[in-house]
Amino acid sequence: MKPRALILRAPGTNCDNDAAYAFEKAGAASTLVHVNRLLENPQQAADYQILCLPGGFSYGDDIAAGRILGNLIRHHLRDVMEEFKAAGKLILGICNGFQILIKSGMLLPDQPDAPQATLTLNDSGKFECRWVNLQVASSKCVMLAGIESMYLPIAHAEGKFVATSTEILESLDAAGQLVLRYQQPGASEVAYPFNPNGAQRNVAGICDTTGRVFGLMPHPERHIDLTHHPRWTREQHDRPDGLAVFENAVRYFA
Ligand SMILES: NC(=O)CC[C@H](N)C(=O)O
Repeated sequence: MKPRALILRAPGTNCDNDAAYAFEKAGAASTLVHVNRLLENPQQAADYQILCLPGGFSYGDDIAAGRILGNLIRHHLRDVMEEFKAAGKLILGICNGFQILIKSGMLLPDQPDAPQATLTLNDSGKFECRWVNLQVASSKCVMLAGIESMYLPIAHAEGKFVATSTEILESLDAAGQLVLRYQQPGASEVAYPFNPNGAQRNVAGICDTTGRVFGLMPHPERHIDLTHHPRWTREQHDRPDGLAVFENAVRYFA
């Protein structure tokens, strides 16, 4: 049976159909669910194996990107989300979804007095929109299994990963949770614009301690066909890089 993916939408989400299509292409059955419907009946989450928080501008990025939906989840859907995780299922947050996962505390549980990390305004002070090179830095995340590098587009204004303290950054790194990093081809340091936002340790995506909850700033759902590659007519590529992320999620339930 196909794994079922719940694609959660909210006012301002704009990558929900793309994420649903990517999961379908990878072999899952996708359903778009508005957050208000989930609030009415949180137990419907039990019918799914994959939860995806897609990209966009939920609640207009008011206060900060992902803050309002993050708080909504933190205060009204936390139990259902924790049950989802505890049942061995997968959660994927893409771009705004990553911001929501971080701000809800679902990806990194809060320290007693502060969150462990945040995603904040790009160092450039502007919306960054380009393709980036990415490197998988550890084998911790099930959705990155077998992937070494990827070429994916980014499109965000608040993608700078910052840990609350150096100790937290060190321990997340040591645990292999800083799993996806921006890369600059042929260089050991990753300067702007290759690191598009100034993220600490060039972090583009992280996973939780189980490796089953994954958030990333780049958009894998925007590179699921060879013709999505900006140079597809001039270069030879065998696979659309982003599709592997969704295929890994589907294969996890095979
Ligand atoms: N593409 C996105 O999901 C954008 C996320 C968020 N609105 C930002 O600009 O940072």
